[in-house]
Amino acid sequence: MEGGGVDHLAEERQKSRFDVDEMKIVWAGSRHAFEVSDRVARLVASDPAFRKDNRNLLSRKELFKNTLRKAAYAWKRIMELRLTEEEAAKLRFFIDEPAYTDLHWGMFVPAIKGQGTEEQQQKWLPLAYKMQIIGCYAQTELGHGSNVQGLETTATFDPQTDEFIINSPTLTSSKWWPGGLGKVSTHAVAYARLIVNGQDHGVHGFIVQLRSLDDHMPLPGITVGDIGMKFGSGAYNTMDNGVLRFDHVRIPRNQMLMRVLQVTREGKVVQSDVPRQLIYGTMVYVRQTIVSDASSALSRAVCIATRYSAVRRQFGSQKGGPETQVIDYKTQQSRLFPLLASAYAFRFVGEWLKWLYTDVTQRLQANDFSTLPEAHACTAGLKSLTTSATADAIEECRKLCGGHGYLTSSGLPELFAVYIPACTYEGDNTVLLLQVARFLMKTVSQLGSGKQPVGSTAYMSRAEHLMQCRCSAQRVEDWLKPDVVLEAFEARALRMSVACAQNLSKFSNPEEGFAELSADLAEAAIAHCQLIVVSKFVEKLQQDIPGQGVKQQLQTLCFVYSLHLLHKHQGDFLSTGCITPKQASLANEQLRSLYSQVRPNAIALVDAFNYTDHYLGSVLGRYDGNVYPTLYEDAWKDPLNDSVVPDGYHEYLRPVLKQQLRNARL
Ligand SMILES: CC/C=C\C/C=C\C/C=C\CCCC(=O)SCCNC(=O)CCNC(=O)[C@H](O)C(C)(C)COP(=O)(O)OP(=O)(O)OC[C@H]1O[C@@H](n2cnc3c(N)ncnc32)[C@H](O)[C@@H]1OP(=O)(O)O
Ligand SMILES: Cc1cc2nc3c(=O)[nH]c(=O)nc-3n(C[C@H](O)[C@H](O)[C@H](O)COP(=O)(O)OP(=O)(O)OC[C@H]3O[C@@H](n4cnc5c(N)ncnc54)[C@H](O)[C@@H]3O)c2cc1C
Repeated sequence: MEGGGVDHLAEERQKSRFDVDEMKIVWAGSRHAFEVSDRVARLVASDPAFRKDNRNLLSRKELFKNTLRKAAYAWKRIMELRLTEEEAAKLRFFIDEPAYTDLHWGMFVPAIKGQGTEEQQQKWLPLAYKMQIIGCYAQTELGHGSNVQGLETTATFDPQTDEFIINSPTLTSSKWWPGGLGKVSTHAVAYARLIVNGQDHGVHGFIVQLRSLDDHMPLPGITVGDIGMKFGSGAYNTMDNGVLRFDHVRIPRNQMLMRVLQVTREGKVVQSDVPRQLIYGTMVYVRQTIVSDASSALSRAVCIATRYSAVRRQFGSQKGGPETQVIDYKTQQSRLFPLLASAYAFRFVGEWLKWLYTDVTQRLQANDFSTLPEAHACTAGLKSLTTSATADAIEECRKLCGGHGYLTSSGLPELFAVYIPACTYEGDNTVLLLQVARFLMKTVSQLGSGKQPVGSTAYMSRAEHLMQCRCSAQRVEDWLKPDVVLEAFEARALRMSVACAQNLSKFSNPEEGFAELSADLAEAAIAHCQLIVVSKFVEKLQQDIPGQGVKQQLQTLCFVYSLHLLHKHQGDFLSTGCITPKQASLANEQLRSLYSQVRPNAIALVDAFNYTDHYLGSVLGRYDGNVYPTLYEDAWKDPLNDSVVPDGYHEYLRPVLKQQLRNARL
């Protein structure tokens, strides 16, 4: 994507055997999406106001102020250029700096849309769209995050004044973590226990104003601030994750989000026909976006590691010739190429999940709630699977880059520090897997009852076959048959779920059984989610994909993804009897051969992500591969090199050296 000087990776690019421009469109999702993304990425990269190479040198206060400046400037550009919602979202994405705007647009607005009545939406959304108010999503408390029904903040209806009194009764009820809360938000959707006539109606969302719109001071009864520094020096510290306490703060009754449950003027609690679980709807939405974000973060790390692996040479020089590119080592390929394949796999499963979410939203609008449990299980499971894999992969990419990967200028340490909380926020990954396991156990318990499993569990309708089938792979090539691979994954997932269900049935108290078997249940959930990713990749390949060699590359990556999982989880496949040791060994042989097919195309496959050097933010991942001169020049720019003799020499170094000299003379 970059123009300019000598391309050190040109030879690599010539090796590729497919149409990279067409692959860019597949990656983006459509030609339109590609054009928007490409245009906005260039806009951000070419604007010095969005430079980010100085972030690590700023103090927390400077860093935060810098983020406020960028967010304000971005908003100005969005207005001036009259960007569409899609373009504005892309602009925020390429600015690549966690900010309060993520939560305003990503959670506050969706919470009002999903849980507010028509009237409430009409009142609040225009204010939020124009950023006349800025909002956050204040659910988690000091004492409870995962256990949402354990939240302690109360919203007590006062029929005398037609208001709710929002209160933080204990220290542990302090809101803790919400992004954008600490220093910016004027409003919050705050989650609190609804108390009417002394009766507790569970947790609901309330729009609460926190700060004055005149001078930004907290309103009476509100105590609010930042929770302090987080992992890494720059990284997520651009975000003001906050603490918030309410001291009997009064809000009008109509500021309770009332799509699911209404409280009337008389204090009557009326349940609408919308299911209670819709209160959790914003989390379903955000989990779905997090899956797409995983493919972005993963592809970024893989792009850096792949380009650098082609630049870096160690050992193997023949007759004074060049040494071996580290990308040619089979071990490097076996660590790197599955990650490359995973980036594509997560992209496609993310696309599918977006479709699923859109479908369930349309159904909800038509009062069809039947697919909500499926949407919850898929978003929870895939959020867990893709973020865990991506966090591990970023660290693996750092190691794949050897020592230089540990330099901030590689871009990998900051990417890791920013990314890893994705395994925790929007639902701890283990807690989410257990939600999937509950869904699976329910589905298994209904097999044979006449209720056909649908959607992501449709494969369970072939339980009789999948419980006893034997894998037909007899030769290496058989592992390139989608049906063979899919059946192995289906059989493994079903057998693991059924084994859990059988073990659960031995407990007289199902909840006790669930707790005791939770580690096995989480593994069964992972097997099910991996099956979803594999099957959505296979489905993608059934589409018409234009461009010379593009489909062929995707087929190769699909099998790399599937067979590396099969290799990694051999224990599951073997112990459930889904494959034999011989078949496992054939699959591994096929995998090795696939790596050789990926090798000449590797650079082009990461070029297809179409990342600017600005977005990548990595000396090692530069498009032109001109790594060493840039690393060398950059080192001299470090403030420590401003002076040849460091500050502190006279106070702390010279006396030590002189002392040693004196001792030596004695
Ligand atoms: C565009 C960019 C967008 C945003 C920016 C992106 C990133 C920014 C960075 C950070 C943002 C992070 C924000 C946050 O972290 S917000 C806080 C998120 N918190 C959580 O995720 C908490 C996790 N806990 C839960 O989700 C749940 O409470 C629970 C673990 C599922 C609760 O379990 P349990 O106590 O068993 O459940 P109940 O509450 O009793 O409900 C049972 C019943 O409901 C079903 N259920 C649960 N969750 C959902 C859901 N989300 N949707 C639909 N249905 C749900 C559950 O299956 C069960 O159903 P039954 O049929 O079995 O009764
Ligand atoms: C960077 C960041 C941004 C955030 N932004 C927001 C925000 O904007 N708004 C907001 O409301 N919240 C936000 N959060 C909070 C976040 O949603 C919670 O931290 C998250 O849901 C995890 O909950 P917890 O902290 O209570 O973890 P805990 O539940 O305390 O987890 C601790 C450990 O216990 C385990 N565990 C817990 N329950 C179970 C169980 N039932 N079975 C087995 N194991 C279990 C977990 O697996 C984990 O290992 C943010 C958090 C972070 C880190």
